[in-house]
Amino acid sequence: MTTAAASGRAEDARRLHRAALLGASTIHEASGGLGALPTGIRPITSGLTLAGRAVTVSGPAGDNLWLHRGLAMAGPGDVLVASVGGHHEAGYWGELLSWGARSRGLAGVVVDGCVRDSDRLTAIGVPVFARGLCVRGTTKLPDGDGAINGPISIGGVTIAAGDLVVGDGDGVVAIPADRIDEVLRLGTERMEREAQVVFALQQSGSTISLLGLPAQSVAEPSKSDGMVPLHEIR
Ligand SMILES: O=C([O-])CC(=O)C(=O)O
Ligand SMILES: [Mg+2]
Repeated sequence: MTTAAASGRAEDARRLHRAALLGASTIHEASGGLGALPTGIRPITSGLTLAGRAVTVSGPAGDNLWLHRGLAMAGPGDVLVASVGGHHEAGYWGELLSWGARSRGLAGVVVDGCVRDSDRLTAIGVPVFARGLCVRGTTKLPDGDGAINGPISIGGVTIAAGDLVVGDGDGVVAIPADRIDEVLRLGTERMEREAQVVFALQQSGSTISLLGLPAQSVAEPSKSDGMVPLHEIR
């Protein structure tokens, strides 16, 4: 028997699957320019992409206990998104946490700081996005200030629990929960339009006419080779 909760979970899994297919850049464009995290946050686990619901974590600079606590609360389809007090120079996530994330079925991890144990993270298979790599460890102070599922801000983007988080080779984007369905619809339309343009480009090769871009005002070929010099193209 299918319960309402089970069908809700299935619907959300379909949403996340669609978001992963669209990718970070298309979702960002379709949203009208929302949620692009700083370009310094890059894929650490090369080739692994993520789409999931944010479980937000904030913790003090140089300490990762709140990430361990966040992992203990997260489950299948969740993405841990961590703000670490603006201090990037420490390995806030590593092999042990990634094994824990894999056991719990997490969709991935985004850290506004560095991570470590990089040689093993890709093999473990949980997508990790971070500022870079750092061998330095973190403290795990029991009384450090932090929270799970409170709003956090990364590079001026506010992320709340349940927001859609998508990461791929282009970077990471976060979309507010109440905009997800609209953005996925617009993203799908955009992807379909682009597929038509790609097909047409394979025939003609002109991005100017196919994308409706302004052409050069005077279509006068150069004397030398019949090609218009690049600097004359507006
Ligand atoms: O020290 C930590 O908690 C981070 C780490 O290296 C690991 O998870 O392996
Ligand atoms: Mg480690």
